Amino acid sequence: MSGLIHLIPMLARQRGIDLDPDWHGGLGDEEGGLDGRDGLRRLATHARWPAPRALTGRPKAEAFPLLVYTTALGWAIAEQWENADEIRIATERGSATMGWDDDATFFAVELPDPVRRGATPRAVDIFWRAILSRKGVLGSAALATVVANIIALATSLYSMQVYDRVIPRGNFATLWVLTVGVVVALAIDFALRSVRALMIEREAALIDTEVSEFFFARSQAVRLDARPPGVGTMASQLRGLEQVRALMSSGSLFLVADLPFALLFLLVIAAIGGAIVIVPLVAFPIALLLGWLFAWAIKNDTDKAQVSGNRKNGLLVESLDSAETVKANRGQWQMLGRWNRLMDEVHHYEDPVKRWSSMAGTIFSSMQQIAYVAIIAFGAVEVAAGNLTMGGLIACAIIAGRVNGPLVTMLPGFIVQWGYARSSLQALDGVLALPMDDAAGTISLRPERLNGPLRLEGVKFAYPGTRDTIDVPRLEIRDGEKLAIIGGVGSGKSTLLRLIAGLYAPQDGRVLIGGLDMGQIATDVVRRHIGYLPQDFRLVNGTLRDNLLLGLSNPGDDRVMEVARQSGFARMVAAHPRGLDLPISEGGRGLSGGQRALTGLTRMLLAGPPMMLLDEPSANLDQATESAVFEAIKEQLGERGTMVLVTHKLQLLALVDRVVVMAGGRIVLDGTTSDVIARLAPQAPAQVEGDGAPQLTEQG
Ligand SMILES: Nc1ncnc2c1ncn2[C@@H]1O[C@H](COP(=O)(O)OP(=O)(O)OP(=O)(O)O)[C@@H](O)[C@H]1O
Repeated sequence: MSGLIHLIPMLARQRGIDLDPDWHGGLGDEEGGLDGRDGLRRLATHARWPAPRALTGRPKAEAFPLLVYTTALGWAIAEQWENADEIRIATERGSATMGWDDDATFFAVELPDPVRRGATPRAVDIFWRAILSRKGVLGSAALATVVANIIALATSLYSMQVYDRVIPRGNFATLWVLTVGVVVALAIDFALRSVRALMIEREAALIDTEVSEFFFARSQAVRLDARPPGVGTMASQLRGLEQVRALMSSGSLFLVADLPFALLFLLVIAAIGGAIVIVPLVAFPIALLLGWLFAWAIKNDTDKAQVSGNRKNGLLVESLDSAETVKANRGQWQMLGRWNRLMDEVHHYEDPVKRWSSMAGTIFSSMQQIAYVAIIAFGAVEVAAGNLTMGGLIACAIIAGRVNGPLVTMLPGFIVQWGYARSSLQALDGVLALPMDDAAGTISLRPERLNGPLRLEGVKFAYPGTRDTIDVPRLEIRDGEKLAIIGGVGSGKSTLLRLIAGLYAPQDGRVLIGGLDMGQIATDVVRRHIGYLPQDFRLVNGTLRDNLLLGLSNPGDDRVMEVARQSGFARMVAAHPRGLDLPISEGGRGLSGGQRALTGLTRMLLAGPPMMLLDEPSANLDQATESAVFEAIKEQLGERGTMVLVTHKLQLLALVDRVVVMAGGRIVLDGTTSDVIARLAPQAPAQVEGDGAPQLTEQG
């Protein structure tokens, strides 16, 4: 098989695309010769994809991941720039770097995405697709199961021969032969079962990587305005994957694989013991029926225990994240109260599941013993009547034990696990149903440039469960404009900015950029054009450098420090012995509020988008740093760059030539800076804060 056959699914996973298991239409190396530079084109033709585009020049950071071909390395996935001259690549053998040279050809491939194309997929389908794409190994595992089960019959037949032929005649030569035979059979059985377990474990790990990558990418693609309010709860929903995985890789899954062999065993009992087969024939369906009833009985409780468990985890994340606020306000008792109530709720639903499970265990074990007694009693009558030999009876009892044994030991646990896995799948379905950035059915346009004004037409937006937060019939922001949005607390400034950024989709109306509907433009193209700095710029775990360059190609430390000097960030870097390698812990702890904001601003300058949307960027900055940063922004944007600034600070209005005033989600004033200030002055006396920054109050 060509590397491409393996690389394409890797590429698809990196892009959060779920390929069909038969995406390549059975095309292998032998038929297509996919190894050469031309292999990708042949593959695309065969799979009926749009022709791959070979990129010219240096690929931009936003274009990654791409496929790359070099004469020396063959095919690989180009993941991102490592530095100015090297690119990080992934091959079947792992990660590596390659130098940037002219021999490398980069290809942008448009992969079909059944997930986005069609209706919302179900979580279980994602698992099935991953499982079915491994038909070969599953086939071998099934074969191992068949052979192992047939060999298992050997022990019962051994007992039969010993009782019928060896003991009555004292024939020890036969005993040795039989014993050696059965020991060999058992050794093969042991080897096959171990190999089967290893194979399934390995495949389960691969399936797990594939599926969890899909769900992680999918959870990241959820539109910001559609995210459920509880981050911790959503995280727990995603953790449900682990329950499904635990079920897949647990030994109890073999129960399902072995179940069909129950029929084979029944046939063997019928062949040896004749009418005795009635006993397992009656007991087996009863056991299955009981199992089904048991699964049905715990269904509601596992669902509810799962929901409460997710909320419990949500509370845990929230309490740890907001420890400062909780402690400062002596809120620990309140949090503890909520925690205990949720624990009670979890126990309330989990306890019946445990009770049912132990009851099922007891019932199954009693049933097995009753079945054993019934076989021996019925068998004794048959032996006495001469219809069955002693050995036959013992063989039948052993085989019947093999049918019922796994049910007794594993079924109750399996059903509970299945109950939780099923609830987890439902929770994952909930995540899959959330709208994504590049929604299904919309065409992703990829214009080279997004020139032209940004327009809002009849835009209405409301957060879930609220009335219209934003109602803007018309707003146009022309290229090169420097605009400020001001207004009282909660007047909708940040929400409007996120709508302009394309992070939120309006429920009514359209946001157009350069005449194109923002919802139809590929998200990465929009992100490249519009830089957005949120009010609360969060840092992620890693180093300061990682955070500064998040989503950007590394332009080299010289360039980073040059920009850092302009923004005033360099002083902070210089003050720390580890400089750009300063470790940042989860949630951006380790930096002050102002330093975090400055990191965001410096990153914005490094990204250098033509349009910058800044939400109260300098609320935490001192006067000198604020001036330095805005000087750098002004210089970088120049005449042609656009800036939209949300602020409460009146002195920043000197930086803009147009001001929009918001109140209650509506634009109540829009004009040149001097006009708006003049009109506001008599109505809104500026409040002066400690640092001397005048603040606007809301206009009615
Ligand atoms: N995630 C959310 N879910 C529900 N309602 C929200 C959410 N975020 C904001 N709101 C509500 O939307 C309204 C506008 O909020 P927004 O953050 O846009 O105001 P703002 O003008 O930026 O305020 P501030 O000056 O305090 O930053 C507020 O009434 C707020 O309660």
